[in-house]
Amino acid sequence: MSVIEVSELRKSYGGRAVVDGVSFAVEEGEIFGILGPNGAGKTTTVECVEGLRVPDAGRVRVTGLDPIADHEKVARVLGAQLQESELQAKLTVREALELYASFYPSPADWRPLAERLGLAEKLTTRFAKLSGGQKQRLFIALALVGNPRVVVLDELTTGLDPRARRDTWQLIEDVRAGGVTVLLVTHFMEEAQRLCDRIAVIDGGRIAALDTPDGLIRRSAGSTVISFTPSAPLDEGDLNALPELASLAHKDGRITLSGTDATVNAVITLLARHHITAHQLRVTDATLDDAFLDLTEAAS
Ligand SMILES: Nc1ncnc2c1ncn2[C@@H]1O[C@H](COP(=O)(O)OP(=O)(O)OP(=O)(O)O)[C@@H](O)[C@H]1O
Repeated sequence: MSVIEVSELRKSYGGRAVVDGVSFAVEEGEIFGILGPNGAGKTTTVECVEGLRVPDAGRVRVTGLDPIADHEKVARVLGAQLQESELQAKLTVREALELYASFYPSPADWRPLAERLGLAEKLTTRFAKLSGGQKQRLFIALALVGNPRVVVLDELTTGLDPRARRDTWQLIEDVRAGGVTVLLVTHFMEEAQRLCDRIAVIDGGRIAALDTPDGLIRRSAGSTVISFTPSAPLDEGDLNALPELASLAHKDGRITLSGTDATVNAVITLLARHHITAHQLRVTDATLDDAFLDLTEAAS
């Protein structure tokens, strides 16, 4: 049995479908990412998983339970990152951690969690006095303090500085190593590529692609990106005729194209044939960023 099952999920607002037949399944111990442009329906989807929104149609199960009908049971196995408005301004960090730990049957020890999230010095600080990054780290701690089987993280590291972001990634990897299943909504490609086992790319309320990060990169138009500044203009027709060319762009005299190894070899041959030098030639693997743009453009 999958830990999270979403099947043909639909949700409309004012007659407009914002989630339009989304299906996916998350397996035990997996970090599953949901990636998509603003307004794609990501938060609506995960809020249906958390039981915070009632689907119009479709089926959602968390450890076999219905998040609406079995809300209390689901709340005991699922940890979710809160939205800012959901915590009292006067609550201190320690009070919040103790309160949330008390909701769960076998909570984690919140002290090491607070330590790892850099909150140990802030235990007596009231929520309203925390910085944006400290609030964010507290929300991560609160999502994990119940020792949940499943954790839903929406915008995990938004607002965190680079060091806190890396520390948080390590924490999430450790949490997963303990067998916890993670559903992660993110806008950061680096985060998705580093953390996620599989990613669903959502666009316009539908799944545009679902695969491993490497699989998404491979299936997007080009797996290799070549960029260079030619010493003399190249014929546009020659460039467009390159084998397995996926994309071609010019900017400030620099040419960037994507394709495969065959494309790279053909570019080098083309340059040699015309005695053109390629300044600052770079050949790199395509990133999830490139794949995301391809996949979401293709779907819109
Ligand atoms: N309660 C609501 N009433 C009306 N429209 C809503 C409501 N909640 C969300 N929407 C709309 O549904 C669409 C999808 O919203 P959702 O928050 O799920 O997107 P998202 O993919 O999480 O976006 P973002 O990346 O910007 O957070 C948006 O156009 C949003 O304006």
